[in-house]
Amino acid sequence: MANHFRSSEGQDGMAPVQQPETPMPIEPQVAPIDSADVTQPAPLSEAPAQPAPQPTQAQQPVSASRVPSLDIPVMNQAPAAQQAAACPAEPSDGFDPTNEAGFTTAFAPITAEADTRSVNAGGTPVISFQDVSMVYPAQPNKPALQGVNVDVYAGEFVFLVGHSGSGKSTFLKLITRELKPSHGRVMVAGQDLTNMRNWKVPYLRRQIGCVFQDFKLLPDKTIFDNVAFALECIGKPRSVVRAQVPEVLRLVGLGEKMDVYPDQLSGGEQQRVSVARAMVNRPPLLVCDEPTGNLDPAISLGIMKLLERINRTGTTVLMATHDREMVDSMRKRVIALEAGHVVRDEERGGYGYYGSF
Ligand SMILES: Nc1ncnc2c1ncn2[C@@H]1O[C@H](COP(=O)(O)OP(=O)(O)OP(=O)(O)O)[C@@H](O)[C@H]1O
Repeated sequence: MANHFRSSEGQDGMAPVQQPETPMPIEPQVAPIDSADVTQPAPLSEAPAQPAPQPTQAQQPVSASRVPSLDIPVMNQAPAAQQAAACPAEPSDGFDPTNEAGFTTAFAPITAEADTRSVNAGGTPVISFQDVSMVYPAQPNKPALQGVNVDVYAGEFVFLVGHSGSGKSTFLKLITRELKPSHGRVMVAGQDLTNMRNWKVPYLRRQIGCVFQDFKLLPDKTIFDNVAFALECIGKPRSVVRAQVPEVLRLVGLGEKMDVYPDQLSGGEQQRVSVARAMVNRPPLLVCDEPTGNLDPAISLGIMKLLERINRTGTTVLMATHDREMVDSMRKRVIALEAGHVVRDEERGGYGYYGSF
C-alpha cells in the first residue's frame, strides 16, 4: 500500500487498585491561540528532554523528521448524544481519498524519501509503558493489563491485536489518561501521565487524535460543524476554523459534503469525518479503536489508506483492531495482547491466530 499515496500529491505484586478517573470535560481551559498554519510542524509538547532510551527489539527505524504538535480534544469526551444514528446502507464505492484532487494541502507532501524513511528509535518514545498493570475495581483478581512494557516511537504505525477482553481498549485509555495504571508508569510524549495533574490532561489530549468504531459524530451538526467543533472546543478563532476545516475535509474526500448531516452519509463517509475531526489540528499521535469495525472491507481499505497516508506525514498511529486481513496485508508493527500480557511484538507482523472472537 505504499505508493498510491504519492500519486495523490497535488492534491499508550500490584499496587493498590486505582479507580478509573471520571472523564475530563472538554477543555476547561482555553489554550493560547496559535497559528492557523497546519502545514507547519511544531514540537510535540513541552516534554522535558530525556536521555535516549535503548530501542527494543521490535522497533525499527520510521521518520526522523517531525513532529507536528496540536490542540485536539479526545473525541469521546463529547456529549453523549453524539452517537451517530445507525449506519445507512454502505455503498461499496471503494473510495480512495488519496486519489482525490486537492488531497494534500493539510499534510506534508509525500516525497520519495518518505518510502525509505525509518523510525527514529533513538529519541524519546511517543508512548512508553513501563511495567504497567491495570486492575479494575470490579475485577480485582483479574488484571486487565499486567507487566506491560512497550515503547512506540515517532512515526511508527502499530497494530494492537488480541482476543476480545485481552486489554486493548484499556491500553488505549491509559494513553489518553481516561484511566491511571494500578502499577507502573505510562509516558506519552515525554510526560508521565501517572503523576500528571488533572488540569494538564486536556493539554495532553490536544496532542492525541482519537478515532472510534462508532464514529461519535454530533447528529444535529453538519459535517463542517462536527469538525469545526473540535477546534472551537480548544478556543481556535473563527478564521482558523474557516481555513482548516474545509482543508481537512477535502483531504478525506468530503469537500463537497460539508453542509450535510451525519445521517446523510454512509458509514465509511462518517468514519472519514471522524478521521478529519481527529486530524484537523494535526496531532502527532493518532489512536484508533476499531476504526473499521463497522465498515465493509472495501470501505475499510479506504480508511486504512487514509490512516497510512497520515502516518506517512509523520503522525504516529496506534490502532486496536480485529481486522485480520488488514493487519496481514499492511505488515506493520504488531503488538499482541493475551489476558492483559504482551505475548508478541513484531516489527512487520501479521494478525496471528486467535480463533474466532
Ligand atoms: N470498566 C470496567 N470495569 C471492570 N472491568 C473492565 C472494565 N473495562 C474492561 N474491563 C475488563 O478488562 C479486561 C480488558 O478489557 P478491554 O476492554 O480492555 O479488552 P479489549 O481487548 O479492548 O476487548 P474488545 O476487543 O472486546 O474491545 C476484560 O476482562 C474486561 O472485562
